[in-house]
Amino acid sequence: MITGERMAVVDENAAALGVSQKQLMESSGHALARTIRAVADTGSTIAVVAGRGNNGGDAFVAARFLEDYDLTISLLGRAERIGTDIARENWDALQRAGFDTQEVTDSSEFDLPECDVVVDAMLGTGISGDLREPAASAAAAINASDATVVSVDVPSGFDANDGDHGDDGVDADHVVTFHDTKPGLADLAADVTVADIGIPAAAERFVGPGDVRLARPDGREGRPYIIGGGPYTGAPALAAQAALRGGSELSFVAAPDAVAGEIQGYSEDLIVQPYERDDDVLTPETAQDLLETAQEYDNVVVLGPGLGTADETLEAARQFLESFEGRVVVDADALRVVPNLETDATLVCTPNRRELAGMGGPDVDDLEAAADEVEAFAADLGHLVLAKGATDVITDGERTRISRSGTAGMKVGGTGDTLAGIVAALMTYADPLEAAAAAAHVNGLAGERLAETEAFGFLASDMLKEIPAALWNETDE
Ligand SMILES: NC(=O)C1=CN([C@@H]2O[C@H](COP(=O)(O)OP(=O)(O)OC[C@H]3O[C@@H](n4cnc5c(N)ncnc54)[C@H](O)[C@@H]3O)[C@@H](O)[C@H]2O)[C@@H](O)CC1
Ligand SMILES: [K+]
Repeated sequence: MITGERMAVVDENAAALGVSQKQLMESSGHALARTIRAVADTGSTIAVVAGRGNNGGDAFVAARFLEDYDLTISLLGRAERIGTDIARENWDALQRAGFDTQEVTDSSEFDLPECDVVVDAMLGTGISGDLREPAASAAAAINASDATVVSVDVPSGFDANDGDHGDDGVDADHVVTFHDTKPGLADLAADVTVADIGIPAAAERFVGPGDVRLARPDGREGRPYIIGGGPYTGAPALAAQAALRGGSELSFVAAPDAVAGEIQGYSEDLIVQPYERDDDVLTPETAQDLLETAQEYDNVVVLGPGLGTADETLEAARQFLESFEGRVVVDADALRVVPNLETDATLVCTPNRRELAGMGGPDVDDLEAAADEVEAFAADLGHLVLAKGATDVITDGERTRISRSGTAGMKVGGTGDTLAGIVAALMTYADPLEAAAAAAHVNGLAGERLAETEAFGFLASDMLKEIPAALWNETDE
């Protein structure tokens, strides 16, 4: 099962792997034609009713495989307003090859031709809201006819993200859906065929540009709350700055008074809040104070960078996580308290190899080869794990993604802190697994950008300025 939203991600990832959307459209159209052929007797009349998106494009391809039928193709709208290049190219091919096509420019002009089979290619996963004209009238005409209805991908009017089918949507007899079934299709009284269209498994397994596009902020929101610092001061500053570079509007750091000035000194962009109590490290009493602030603002919390391993600090981290109910990126020393933790919070744990082993996870060099073990570990732990290494494995115990971005120069200290900050920024908007997967990928891309000119000599602090381009520009290319 895959949602329409996720399907668009996979499709974009496939294109980055070299399997273009046009190739996928060709496969879709071919698969569609096979099903149509199975329901249309020799000599039948077939009417294709197409929209201006790629759902229509699939049917333009199918038409080329169905030339032996009595076939008409109606486009709802003007050809110059076809929404994508690949749908337009396939439409143009039908014109040049002399197919029987017509443009329906006014809903009052739409007459469903006499036919035995209707191909409903008006709307697929690109729908938003109720059917608009002329699609609404066309759907009514299709539903009123006695013809067998074959819908492309989903019946038009159906929302492939939540499985809702609008009242005025098409009643399909057959649905040819692509790659994987969509939520809610099984509840329809239609025959559903799932067609393999040749999307490589890698497009789902490996984090790609589609994942980044889905998870990246499309505005400036989010106020991550970084609880870190004490024995170390650079780590929380890097995490907090990375969150700002990832689209957060403000970044708070709660730290011992003794080091608050030092952390602020790294960056005028941060809001550093010294602990009220006069301790050099996080204590259970302070954790209680911070809990109130974190809950009041409903922030994403980053817990761990630079906290150190004092017994009272680990106890403080445990108590914080046991009481907090929001979203937390748990990094560095705080990871030690996660096994056997009782919490209602949503945790994204970001261990490196040593920390992963310390938590009871697999102790391996090659995380990618051990992805199943990491997945099983996350399932046992009951929390999402982003295991950091040369490749990163991101898993919630059921869904597992791998990010291969990054470069050996990122072995330098601090790149895990930038990662934690990016995860926090993206978690403001996105599902935690999607956020963690995209963040891992973006952090690696930021390093790759620097490696082009700075090989093994760049710093984690240099990566900060590369994060925006890795997040918003790189994947637009
Ligand atoms: N994502 C993938 O991996 C693949 C997708 N393919 C096809 O592409 C389809 C998705 O294509 P698109 O993203 O172009 O979207 P659609 O073809 O589903 O629809 C986009 C068009 O519908 C219009 N529209 C949106 N909501 C509307 C409403 N409520 N009433 C009337 N018009 C409305 C939009 O303005 C736009 O012109 C899939 O369903 C599938 O058929 C295939 O070509 C192969 C691979
Ligand atoms: K459709």
